[in-house]
Amino acid sequence: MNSPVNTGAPVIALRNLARSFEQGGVRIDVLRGVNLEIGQGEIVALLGPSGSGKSTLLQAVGLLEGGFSGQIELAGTQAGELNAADRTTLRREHLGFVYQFHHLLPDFNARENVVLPQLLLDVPRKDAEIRAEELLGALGLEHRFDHRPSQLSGGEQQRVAVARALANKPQLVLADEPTGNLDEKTADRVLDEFLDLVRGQGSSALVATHNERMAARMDRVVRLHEGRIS
Ligand SMILES: Nc1ncnc2c1ncn2[C@@H]1O[C@H](COP(=O)(O)OP(=O)(O)OP(=O)(O)O)[C@@H](O)[C@H]1O
Repeated sequence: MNSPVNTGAPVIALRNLARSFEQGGVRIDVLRGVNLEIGQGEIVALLGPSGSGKSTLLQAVGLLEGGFSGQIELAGTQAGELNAADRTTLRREHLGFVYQFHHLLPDFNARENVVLPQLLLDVPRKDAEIRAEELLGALGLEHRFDHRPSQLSGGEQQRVAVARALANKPQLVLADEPTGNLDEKTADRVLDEFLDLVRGQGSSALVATHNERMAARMDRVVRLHEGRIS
């Protein structure tokens, strides 16, 4: 699958997305028919209080978990109609992920953590290293290429995670409280750098947060309330 040309179609379209969980014999309807479209290059904040289902929604869009009903169309492809292998390919080619905790590979240095997802798409190693150093450099980490995650500060770790998420120029970046683990000043800076890079490469993003101030810095804010988006 190659990256589709920008046709003006949404990068992602969710239709009537629903997810329930059973807990101790009780059914909780977390998502009750979510409809959402995100355009090319659009950065959308997904705002909602703790427990409102933001992570559940991002997991669905990330094509990592089953158990959902409704439709997810990513880059013009109906994800629900794909087998597991094609879904993995779709995810690797079009999605990037940033979580609250960095989830970097502890035994690999910063450069390697950003190189690895590119190798999965058969990017030649040399090109992948150039791209990794370019991204890490743009995030102010030019002196940290050879550092492992444990040798980096929290803000630096999260910057490497941002570089890793953007390495393959995904059409859509999914970020779940990407700065939630950082102090306010560092969080502001990392969010600015993240938004600049996403905008600079023309990707779209869906960023879950419960922070109104952060949400206000994005192009559009959608609210998750009682399992639906308003
Ligand atoms: N695997 C699961 N099994 C049972 N219940 C679950 C599961 N995953 C999530 N839930 C429930 O779904 C609801 C939404 O959880 P979710 O993590 O999506 O919320 P959130 O808005 O991301 O919250 P936070 O901001 O605290 O991360 C919660 O009530 C949670 O307990």
